[in-house]
Amino acid sequence: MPLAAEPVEALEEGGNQQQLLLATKGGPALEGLVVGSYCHDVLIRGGRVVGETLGGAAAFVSNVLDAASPREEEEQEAAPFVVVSKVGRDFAYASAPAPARRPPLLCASPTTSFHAQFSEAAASAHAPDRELRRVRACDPIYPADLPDRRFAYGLAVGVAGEVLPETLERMIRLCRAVLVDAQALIRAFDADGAVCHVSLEDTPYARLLPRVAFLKASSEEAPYVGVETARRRCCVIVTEGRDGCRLFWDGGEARVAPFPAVQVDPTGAGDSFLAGFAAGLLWGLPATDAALLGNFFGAAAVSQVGVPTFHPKMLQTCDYIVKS
Ligand SMILES: Nc1ncnc2c1ncn2[C@@H]1O[C@H](COP(=O)(O)OP(=O)(O)O)[C@@H](O)[C@H]1O
Ligand SMILES: O=P([O-])([O-])O[C@@H]1[C@@H](O)[C@H](O)[C@@H](O)[C@H](O)[C@@H]1O
Repeated sequence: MPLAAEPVEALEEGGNQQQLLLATKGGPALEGLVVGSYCHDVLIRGGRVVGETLGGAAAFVSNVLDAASPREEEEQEAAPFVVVSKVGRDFAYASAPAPARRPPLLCASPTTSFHAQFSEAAASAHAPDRELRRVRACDPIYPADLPDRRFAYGLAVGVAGEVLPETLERMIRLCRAVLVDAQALIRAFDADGAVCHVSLEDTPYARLLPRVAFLKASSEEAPYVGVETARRRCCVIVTEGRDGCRLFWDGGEARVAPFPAVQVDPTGAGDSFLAGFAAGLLWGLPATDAALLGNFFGAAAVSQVGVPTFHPKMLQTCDYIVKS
């Protein structure tokens, strides 16, 4: 049966999810399922295009899972997970590491594309520092696009509404534990493509929450998630930019401190956080320590433009978090 969330104390005592997610510790690596499309990101500052990069949570998530997941010695090349993503024939990053390792499904519609407009003003830790506009949208990901087999864990990481409610439901059926990025559930787009949010409670996803293990939202998204209601159904993680993150469960909460970073591009911080968190759980860490690994990868993401490269020295810190 799919999982309901356990409080962090329960996770630390080896509750349901931990046993399921973490059965990998010391044993064979477990296969994961990542669902969400790669996209094109255009970064704009002061009216000028300052970067064009591979985007989509699936790209950032794959990058972190490949760097941080536990796996057998002889499998150092790629961590065991499948990505279900859709792009058009115009996709410009087929040979970038993440899509090359886990190629997307090709569609007749164009690749999803976002314009990210960054404000010049120094944003506070929680204030939005970018306005996102979806300028093209690829096809949704349907339940039938998912492989017909079981997975140890799933990550629902859509960016443009591509993870349909029925697709999330199928993920929940196929995976022992599902982690969800709220941006996959509550994003709406106005006539101009500008990203806005709807209340999670008003979406068809709301009824699935009790079967989700962890729901991650940014501070900007948290009011639409309704943390007080959601924490009774699953463990909610609210990321707070340079302030780190907070975990909320039914009956308790915890704050997890950030890592220092010089931010050059905030894109992908939330995605990298979620993947780092998932990797932490796979290593057998309690949720609060897994969130520390999430903070580490979130900080690493903001320090580079686009999908970050991890140097061996950075991964030593990751090792230290995992093994100490
Ligand atoms: N300036 C920063 N310095 C250090 N860590 C950061 C910074 N910005 C983001 N992070 C890390 O990345 C995580 C996600 O960032 P956040 O901005 O909250 O999400 P999103 O990218 O979804 O808006 C944070 O919880 C934090 O761990
Ligand atoms: O920055 P973040 O919130 O973690 O995630 C981002 C999405 O919000 C955005 O829609 C997408 O274009 C980026 O590539 C990235 O996936």
